[in-house]
Amino acid sequence: IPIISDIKSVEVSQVDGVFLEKNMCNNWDKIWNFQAKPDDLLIASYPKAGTTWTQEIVDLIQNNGDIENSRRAPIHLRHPFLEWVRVVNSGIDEANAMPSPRTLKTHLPIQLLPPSFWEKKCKIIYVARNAKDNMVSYYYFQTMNKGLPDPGSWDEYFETFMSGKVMWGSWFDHVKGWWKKKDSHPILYLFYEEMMKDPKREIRKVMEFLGKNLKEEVLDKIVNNTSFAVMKNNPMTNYINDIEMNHSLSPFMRKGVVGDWKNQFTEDQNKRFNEDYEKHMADTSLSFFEEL
Ligand SMILES: Nc1ncnc2c1ncn2[C@@H]1O[C@H](COP(=O)(O)O)[C@@H](OP(=O)(O)O)[C@H]1O
Ligand SMILES: CCc1ccc(OS(=O)(=O)O)cc1
Repeated sequence: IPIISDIKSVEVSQVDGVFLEKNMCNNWDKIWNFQAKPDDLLIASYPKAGTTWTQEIVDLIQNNGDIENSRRAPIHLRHPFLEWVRVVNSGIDEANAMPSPRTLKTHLPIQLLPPSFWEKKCKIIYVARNAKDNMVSYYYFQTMNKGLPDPGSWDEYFETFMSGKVMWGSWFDHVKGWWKKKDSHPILYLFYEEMMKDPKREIRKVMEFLGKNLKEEVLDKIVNNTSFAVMKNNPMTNYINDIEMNHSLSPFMRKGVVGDWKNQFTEDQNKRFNEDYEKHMADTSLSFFEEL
């Protein structure tokens, strides 16, 4: 007999053809009319691309590497999740109640971002991850997160993801849309794979984008404290106390590697995926590493 807390009751609807949780769609006017401020920093991503990792890096840079300060609260309370609607409040309410300078998080695709972020010329950090690993990570996240639809079997999910009928829409449209926008707006576009390859180089990029100048030893401290092993054991970054997540089904901090898709994709799926990928990515200069 399933325990009541594991039963999912997620309702999905759409805004401009993008699948979002129904409460977000019902709340859409409030989200769309959100008033950003010029000193807001926005961290944007497709779900499971390395958002939390980027958030922790940003927070530590903002706090000059002060570990204790960055452990002041769980990551989702430090950075309001703009479009997320909970029973009693929403990301918009949390953002509106927060003193400036604010750091906010979103998974919205470019065309659904509230226009005030463009009007106020807010700095934005976008993080992207190769589609295959992103898909696998999203699949396991949907199994463990009560706030997201049941993914079904892996084979079913493969088709759902490829058709873009997942929350926050198509991976292809998301990464391409944000990539294009960076030519006309202050967007730092990061890649999960580059962060894995050379974390210090990528953390320095973030530091420079934020207009900070930290000593080498502080950068080293940030590299160390944002490693997968440290964040997995940090209750302020591993979502361990989040009532929506069942970590016994799949931990939030799951594997943290590049190339895990090889353990999940069948040969046939890989072939199908590669064919579709070529078509979807033919109109962009954006490219990814899917192994290191
Ligand atoms: N410090 C870190 N280093 C590497 N990967 C990390 C990380 N922190 C989180 N991750 C990985 O990032 C993914 C979650 O992304 P998001 O924060 O956008 O939800 C998970 O991937 P896996 O499921 O592949 O392990 C998680 O393990
Ligand atoms: C259920 C709320 C939630 C939390 C985190 C999500 O994605 S990510 O970890 O930030 O990529 C999505 C939904």
